[in-house]
Amino acid sequence: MPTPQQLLAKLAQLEDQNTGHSYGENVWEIVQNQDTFNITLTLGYPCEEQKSDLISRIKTEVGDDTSFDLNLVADIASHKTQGNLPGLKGVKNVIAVASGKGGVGKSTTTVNLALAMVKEGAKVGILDADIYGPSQGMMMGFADGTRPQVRDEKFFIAPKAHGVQVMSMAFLTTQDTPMAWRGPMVTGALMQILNQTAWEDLDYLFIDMPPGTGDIQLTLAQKVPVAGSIIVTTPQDIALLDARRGIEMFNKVKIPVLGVVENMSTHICSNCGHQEAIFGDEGGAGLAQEFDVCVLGKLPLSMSIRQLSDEGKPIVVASPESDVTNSYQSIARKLGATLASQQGDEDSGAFVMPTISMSDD
Ligand SMILES: Nc1ncnc2c1ncn2[C@@H]1O[C@H](COP(=O)(O)OP(=O)(O)OP(=O)(O)O)[C@@H](O)[C@H]1O
Repeated sequence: MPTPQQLLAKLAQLEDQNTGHSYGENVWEIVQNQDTFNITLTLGYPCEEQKSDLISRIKTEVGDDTSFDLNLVADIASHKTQGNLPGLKGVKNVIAVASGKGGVGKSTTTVNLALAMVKEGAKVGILDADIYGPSQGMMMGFADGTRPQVRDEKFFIAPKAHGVQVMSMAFLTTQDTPMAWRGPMVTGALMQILNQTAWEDLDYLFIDMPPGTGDIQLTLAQKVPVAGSIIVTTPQDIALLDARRGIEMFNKVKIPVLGVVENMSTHICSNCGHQEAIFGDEGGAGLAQEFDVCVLGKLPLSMSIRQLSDEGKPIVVASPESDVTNSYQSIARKLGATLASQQGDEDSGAFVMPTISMSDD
């Protein structure tokens, strides 16, 4: 039977492929029972969908796999915000989803990513800040006229769909409400909704930002306490140009860009399965390389993504076993892992000595 130190040494040599860090940094405790150990690793990001694969990979690589049981715990921390802005009550991490250009699939990506995070075991919310074209209500399948409840005449209770708490400007206005608001009114209204919603115990709150990089977006990026951002783009040159402005905006206000999602990456013909890069090839990868950020993943231009979104049944819940859903799951894990390993966070990356103990039973 190995010693705890031998097991620790083996885990230290093994890399968590989601974060690029050694599993040795994640060992929380080793408890010795009669003739087995019980090892708990805290990963810092949710990964329910990959858990059994991870456990069997780690056990195989460490060897002696009958001598220990492995327990993987997400233990999601709250990460630093830009300029150390005070965090939002009830929310550990705010993630801004932005695109320089409209219509690239930012809202679709936000919805499916949020749902993928729920499947990975996280508690998730969405704020639809896309004030001129709020679409989260429709995409999440809320009935027309859905309104949040109000608590103590002060706080909105976010309506829930598929386990996600959702707040949208669309819940507070009617279709006839004129949206020809000026910038300060928009940011004022959004800050009010953000702060006056009683978010309940969220690991991640995704903010679906208005498209573009103008005053509204910049003000939001300065005022909302954000832990990290994602840029959604298509590989098309024009979208990439605008996405570049998005990255520069986040750099300016010191919000880490956690990665780029390349949407409508290739078209897969629903008749013959032929794949074609109709918006160009590897554009997102070039952008990511230029700014030293990672490509979190790519999604094809797919009829079912659009159809299911329009029906209010996002593909991650409507077609949980599909390749597209697997791509969203992988992006969600990578996003969580990238945030977990951000440099400069007080509560991440710090090595904590594991406890080694004997079981009383
Ligand atoms: N990968 C995809 N494959 C097929 N259709 C997609 C894909 N992603 C998004 N769409 C469709 O493209 C349209 C625009 O998507 P979406 O509303 O998510 O974009 P957006 O960037 O949020 O737009 P806006 O800037 O107007 O807020 C929608 O009809 C959506 O269903």
